[in-house]
Amino acid sequence: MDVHVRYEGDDDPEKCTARKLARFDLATLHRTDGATPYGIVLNPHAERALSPADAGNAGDDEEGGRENADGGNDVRGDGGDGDVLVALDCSWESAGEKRFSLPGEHRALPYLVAANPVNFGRPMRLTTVEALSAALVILGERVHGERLLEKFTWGETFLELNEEPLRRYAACEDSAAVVDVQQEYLDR
Ligand SMILES: C[S@@+](CC[C@H](N)C(=O)[O-])C[C@H]1O[C@@H](n2cnc3c(N)ncnc32)[C@H](O)[C@@H]1O
Repeated sequence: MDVHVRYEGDDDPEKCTARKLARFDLATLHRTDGATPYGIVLNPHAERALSPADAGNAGDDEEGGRENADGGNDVRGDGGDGDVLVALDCSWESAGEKRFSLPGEHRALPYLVAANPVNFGRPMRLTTVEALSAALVILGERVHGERLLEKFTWGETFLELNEEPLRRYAACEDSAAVVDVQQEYLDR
């Protein structure tokens, strides 16, 4: 799966995890929505939770998927649905619902805890690299997810803190099952 980031550039560049991924050729940054390839968009405001069912068939669902006005299926010609994973790197202050305007299959990550130094231990306040890595694990690409986190001193801690929920989400059949598992953590 190709990892892309819609990069806003309004956060501290020194701490920006997306820039670091790009420096190591682990992600491609895009300055505009138009330049960002179509795929699964990690959006904390999305109605649907990411699940293993999104691997390889995002866009095949009842929402009508990616079919465009001409009846074509591959709007941007990027290849197979679900081959592209996109995060939006911006500051949390500017990460309101309207910011997530880019076309794609928008998915929220289920309950996970941050390990980055800024928001350590805080649920759902994930950096871009934590979000991308968690998504890859849920989508069945654990080794790829680990590779992204290797560049960060606290990366391994993120996987340790979330070992059980990630394993359980990755074993779910669909989004509804992921939400059921998430509820167990929210009720604790
Ligand atoms: C708001 S940015 C903050 C980036 C931070 N400046 C950094 O350097 O990593 C984090 C991005 O990760 C993804 N993300 C984080 N938490 C998420 C969640 N719970 N569900 C879906 N995507 C999430 C989104 O794409 C979000 O815009």
